[in-house]
Amino acid sequence: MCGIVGIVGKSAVNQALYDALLMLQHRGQDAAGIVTCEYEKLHMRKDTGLVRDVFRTRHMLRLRGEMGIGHVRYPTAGLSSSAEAQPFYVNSPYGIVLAHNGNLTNADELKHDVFADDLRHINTQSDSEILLNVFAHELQIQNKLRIDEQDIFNAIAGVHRRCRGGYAVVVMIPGFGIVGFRDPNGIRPIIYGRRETINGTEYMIASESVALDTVGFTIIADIAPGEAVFIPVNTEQIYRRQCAAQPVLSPCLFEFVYFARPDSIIDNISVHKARSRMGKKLAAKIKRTWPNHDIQVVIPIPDTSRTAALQLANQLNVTYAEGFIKNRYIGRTFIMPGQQVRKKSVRQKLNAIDLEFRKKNVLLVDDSIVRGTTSRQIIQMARDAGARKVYFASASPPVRYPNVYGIDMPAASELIAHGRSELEIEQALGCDRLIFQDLPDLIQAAQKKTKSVVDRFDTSVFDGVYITGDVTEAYLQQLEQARSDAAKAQAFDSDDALLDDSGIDLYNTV
Ligand SMILES: O=P(O)(O)OC[C@H]1O[C@H](OP(=O)(O)OP(=O)(O)O)[C@H](O)[C@@H]1O
Ligand SMILES: NC(=O)CC[C@H](N)C(=O)O
Ligand SMILES: [Mg+2]
Repeated sequence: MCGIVGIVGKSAVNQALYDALLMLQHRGQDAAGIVTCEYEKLHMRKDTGLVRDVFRTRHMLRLRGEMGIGHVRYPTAGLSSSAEAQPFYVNSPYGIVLAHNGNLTNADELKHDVFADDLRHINTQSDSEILLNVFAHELQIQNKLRIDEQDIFNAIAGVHRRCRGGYAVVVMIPGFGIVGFRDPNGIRPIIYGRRETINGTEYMIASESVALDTVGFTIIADIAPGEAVFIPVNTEQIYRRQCAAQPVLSPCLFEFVYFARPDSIIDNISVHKARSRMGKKLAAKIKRTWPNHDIQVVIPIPDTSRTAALQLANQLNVTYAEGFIKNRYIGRTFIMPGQQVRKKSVRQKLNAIDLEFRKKNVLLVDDSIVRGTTSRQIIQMARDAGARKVYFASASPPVRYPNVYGIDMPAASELIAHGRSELEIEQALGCDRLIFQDLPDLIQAAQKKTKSVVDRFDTSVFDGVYITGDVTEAYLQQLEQARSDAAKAQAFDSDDALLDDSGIDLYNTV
């Protein structure tokens, strides 16, 4: 998962972009980048690392201009090198910069076509560079010296015809404006808003509403699946157009389970409320299937499960206690690269307060069990802290299938639930009882109580149904071979991993 942002402002946008990226940091911890546009000139700073480490004062001073885009990265393709940090730039036509959240499932075919048919060169293994070049080609064939919004929308319609997978995108064209667009299934989130300043109206497009709120923008709307929103420089008017033939909103359910911040609103659904409802549904399942339970205390596994765990405890009428203290200086472990670092980080991140566990039957609650890295260690920690019985509940169903739309879960064999029954997972984790949310309950929890705006979600990690309809067994096998932890470790030792700023790109501020 990545975070993207674009601002068309009326004064310098560097600080607002930085602030927005900080608010989107939970979506990607590997790399960060900003490109600003000062009249016709572009300024870029990108590197591996967290937002606070990538941008020093000297970089910020050089990121001049009243329009810009930014990105925080959690790779799903290619390497973690700074050459594949985003935004990406292509010189022709007009000079275009792009930031992408998602993953293209036909990247290999596209890469071939982009070279053989469009006569364009791709210099990295990133699918986002391919996406940029597809867009650039589709804009080029409009064959205009001076483009207008219809040319941009036509180019995006071309992108929808050619690209498969998940993509929420911001694109900046110097001297012209910023356009945001979303794939025809609306898998990844993207929203836009405005703020009034003494110099006029400014617009922001971002992955999550939390970036708008905290930087002082008010929400206008989510970008609809297949839709594009174009914000020109130097005018107050913005343009929208549906660019896909058959758009069907199918947002990723895992955003609501884990990825998004709880204070975001995605497709008109409050993530916080969705997680609360997950807790209620899970409590109802426990009451239904285990009426004589002997749970004495409900303990969340910080951070993401807290909202669901609190509701679950309320509904069961059982004490809720914070039994694990989180080290605030360690990031999200699930999106860290490599199993070794993830394993070590769980122990660094969470420590038990023994007295909340001693001689008690505890129910540990997490939002999800993916590789089992967290749950395995936490269950052992609860036992070491003196718990009598350790039960475990997951606010989502078992994650059994790889994700191909922007979450780096490429290898079925690395998922603890893959090919295992719930009882076998319980045994593998070593808890006394394991309860999973049922998928229909999770879907209902994510939908609003009344008539929902979302009729269907991408639920592929739970049921193996890939909504783009193009994901074959062969593709999944190829993905596993290319991106399993073992494959990544090997790639890390290769020459490519040493790539630094060697991509064909703008001058990067050092
Ligand atoms: O089964 P696993 O592979 O361990 O993955 C699942 C865990 O990873 C995530 O936590 P993370 O530490 O990334 O972030 P959080 O602090 O937002 O919960 C998620 O909330 C689960 O706790
Ligand atoms: N998680 C994402 O959205 C990744 C975006 C893009 N596929 C990359 O690897 O950089
Ligand atoms: Mg967690």
